[in-house]
Amino acid sequence: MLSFESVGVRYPQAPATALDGVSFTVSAGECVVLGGGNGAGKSTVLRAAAGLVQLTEGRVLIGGSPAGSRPARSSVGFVADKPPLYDVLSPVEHIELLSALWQLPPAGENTLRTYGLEGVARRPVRTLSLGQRQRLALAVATLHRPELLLLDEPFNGLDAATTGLVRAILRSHLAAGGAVLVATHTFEPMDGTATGALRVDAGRLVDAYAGPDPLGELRRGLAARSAADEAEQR
Ligand SMILES: Nc1ncnc2c1ncn2[C@@H]1O[C@H](COP(=O)(O)OP(=O)(O)OP(=O)(O)O)[C@@H](O)[C@H]1O
Repeated sequence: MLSFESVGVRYPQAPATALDGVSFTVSAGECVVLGGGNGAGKSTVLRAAAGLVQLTEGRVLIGGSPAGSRPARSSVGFVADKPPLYDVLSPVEHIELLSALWQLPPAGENTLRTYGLEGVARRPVRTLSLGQRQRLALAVATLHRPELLLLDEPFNGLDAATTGLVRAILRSHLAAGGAVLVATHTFEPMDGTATGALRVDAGRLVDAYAGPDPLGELRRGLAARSAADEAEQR
């Protein structure tokens, strides 16, 4: 479903490459967690998959189409770490506006129920809590029923109930044959759901874990990296 082939990204005016020679795949039914320190390149991987950054080398394919192309965009739902929502519009207005723009059948009531937004359906987004905004961002990103979900820190600032709701939504997406790629520093909510994990370090993919406990292996990989850093500083 998603394929990175020797992908390189260098942001304009940035001193170093953000991604260098990154290759991996995510197939239908897989949920892959991207881990790595601050600035390692996790968000850039997601932006490249969403077709939002220019590649300096390699290619990214979604279902065989280049990321960013029309067919690729229709297969992808992207929730950025700071989702771009309209402060003055309500959840209902977001859903109506985007459904009309993308010529989708009306899905208002169902969507609001699925994402637990009925109670705030007609309030302007500027009055919503972080967790309510996060749920709306996910609702909007999945309106067109994409096969691949790209989520950047989806559990930031969420309480236990909302974390559980997001996890349940991801699981039903996977059970329906969808795929998920999540960049996060918060692994607990993905325990038991992740089928694989990737460790990114200074723009390179340094480890891929696909065993029975991919997040345990990712945690150990990150801990070993931190220990090596500390030893070097001593
Ligand atoms: N728009 C940009 N312009 C220039 N450099 C950028 C831009 N966005 C990211 N970078 C740089 O690219 C590298 C990778 O950043 P990225 O945001 O992908 O890391 P990350 O792993 O998601 O980090 P974090 O965990 O802190 O969110 C960093 O060195 C960052 O400073």
